[in-house]
Amino acid sequence: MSLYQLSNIVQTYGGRTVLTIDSLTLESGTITGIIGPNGSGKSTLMRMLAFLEAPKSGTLLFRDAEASITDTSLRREVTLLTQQPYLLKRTVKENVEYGLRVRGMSNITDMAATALEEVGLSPETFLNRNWFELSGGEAQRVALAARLAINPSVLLMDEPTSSLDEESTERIRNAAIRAKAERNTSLVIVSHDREWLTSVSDRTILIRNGKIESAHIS
Ligand SMILES: Nc1ncnc2c1ncn2[C@@H]1O[C@H](COP(=O)(O)OP(=O)(O)OP(=O)(O)O)[C@@H](O)[C@H]1O
Repeated sequence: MSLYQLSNIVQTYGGRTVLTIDSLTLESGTITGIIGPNGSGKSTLMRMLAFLEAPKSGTLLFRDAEASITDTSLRREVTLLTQQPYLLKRTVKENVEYGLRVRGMSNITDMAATALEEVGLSPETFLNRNWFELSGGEAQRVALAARLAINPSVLLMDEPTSSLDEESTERIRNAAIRAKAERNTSLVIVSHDREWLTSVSDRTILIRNGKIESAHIS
């Protein structure tokens, strides 16, 4: 069973067509990279894969079933990390535990610590830090840890490394590969850093002018 199947997808904003995808299949347990120029439709595709917006026309199947943006159960399975992550104005611990708490999980302290370790942040050092005591790269990694902690089936990351230094970029690469291997998470990652994206992805898709230009195995 495929994870996503898109057929004849068209997205328009104000009557202008910004994305046209005749056919695209994404498989479970893989990392898909998406690259393309500014304004080519990458974030639009990511919002659709996150079920945050519906296509104007076409079919979007998630695990062989037609997906609807009103189906809240999908929100539990699919999570989107954006370029400017939103953190609660609280401690790192509260941020990473939040999603676990609302899902009524037990053992949340251990799960939060594990997720922080996965993004290369020491729980001893970071758990009790406040949101304003984090660098941009640390904040991005805390936001990623908060998403990993809830063990999503699908993790979508839109430009997760832009404005991050080499170390944070490498940590995010490692966390993505580890999520695939150890959590069986499927990932879709948008990045302008072709070399980094190729190094993390099983397959890279090039989008240009709202169309898939090529899709190949990295
Ligand atoms: N909410 C919106 N309303 C109107 N137009 C939009 C909206 N969101 C995106 N667009 C337009 O759709 C097109 C695709 O935008 P999108 O953000 O998907 O591109 P992108 O490939 O992610 O670009 P970037 O690399 O700059 O982030 C652009 O022309 C953009 O101006």
